[in-house]
Amino acid sequence: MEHMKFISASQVKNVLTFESLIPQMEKALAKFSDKKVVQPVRSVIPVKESGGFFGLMPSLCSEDNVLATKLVSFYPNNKDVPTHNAVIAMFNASNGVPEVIVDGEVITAMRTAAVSAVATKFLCNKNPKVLALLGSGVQARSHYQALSTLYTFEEIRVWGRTKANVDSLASELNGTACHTAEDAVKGADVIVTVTSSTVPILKKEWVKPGAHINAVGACRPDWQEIDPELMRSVSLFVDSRDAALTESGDVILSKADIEAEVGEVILGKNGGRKTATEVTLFKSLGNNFCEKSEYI
Ligand SMILES: NC(=O)C1=CN([C@@H]2O[C@H](COP(=O)(O)OP(=O)(O)OC[C@H]3O[C@@H](n4cnc5c(N)ncnc54)[C@H](O)[C@@H]3O)[C@@H](O)[C@H]2O)C=CC1
Ligand SMILES: O=C([O-])C1=[NH+]CCC1
Repeated sequence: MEHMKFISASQVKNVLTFESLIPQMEKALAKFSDKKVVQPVRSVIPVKESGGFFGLMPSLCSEDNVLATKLVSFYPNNKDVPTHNAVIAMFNASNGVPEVIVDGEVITAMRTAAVSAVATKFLCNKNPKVLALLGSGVQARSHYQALSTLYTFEEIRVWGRTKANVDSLASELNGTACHTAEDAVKGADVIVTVTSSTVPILKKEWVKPGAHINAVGACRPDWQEIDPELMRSVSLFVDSRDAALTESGDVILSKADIEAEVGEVILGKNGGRKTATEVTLFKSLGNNFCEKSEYI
């Protein structure tokens, strides 16, 4: 333990790119659905006093000699510090010796968006032109960056709760600041929900046939971002079935049927989108599996 390495957020930022991370996440999602990764559903402790949550996310991938856990806090009410903070502790899986602690803030921002990019690549209709971001925080930015690695959008629309943040993100992305979620979503090919809302913000009647949705917020069993009627009408894909059925209010409360894990689509065990007009929805809860080479 004398020589434990620490990798800071700025070091992660300097080396991690969406060009490298998106293919890594594609491999990781496939390995997870191929049962090559042990990753129990995360344990979460609510911190009632501050409206925050603390999550423990362990995983083991023996074939990559990776034994790691992410410790993540999410405090949606934070104002002057980030709402999501994390560290990742990595151990040598052969002998159990801890090797490195990595700051998890940048990884969480980028990994989540890279996973959505993989889901979009496998589920979306070809050549999406209009991107709608519902939410204007960290994940809205990183989803724009990840998805722009794969696609050239003609129009970017942003909606969120706080007008100043929406205006500043829209101008940063050369996009349109929308007054309502409906304005942002109508006619959009790809919709990303990245809010801390606990009640539905996206309605079925606003979504065009053939759209693809990445539903990224609402990671508690009693939280929702998506209208239950919409949930029941889409072809529903998840990162982890177990996580979706334990943690996702959107899945649990709507009783929507899960079609497959995205990893099963990548592995060819599920065909993904069946028609050009169906709406596909990827429900993301988060994962913590990686290849060691990314970080050491
Ligand atoms: N699935 C996954 O792997 C991950 C999911 N998340 C989730 O993604 C969501 C966004 O995360 P960040 O961008 O990091 O958080 P953030 O705090 O940077 O941004 C949250 C955004 O949600 C908006 N918001 C809050 N309450 C709202 C409401 N009632 N209606 C509409 N908008 C509302 C805020 O104004 C802000 O734009 C959170 O729910 C977070 O827990 C975050 C990391 C990983
Ligand atoms: O995977 C993750 O780090 C998180 N998912 C929801 C909140 C944080």
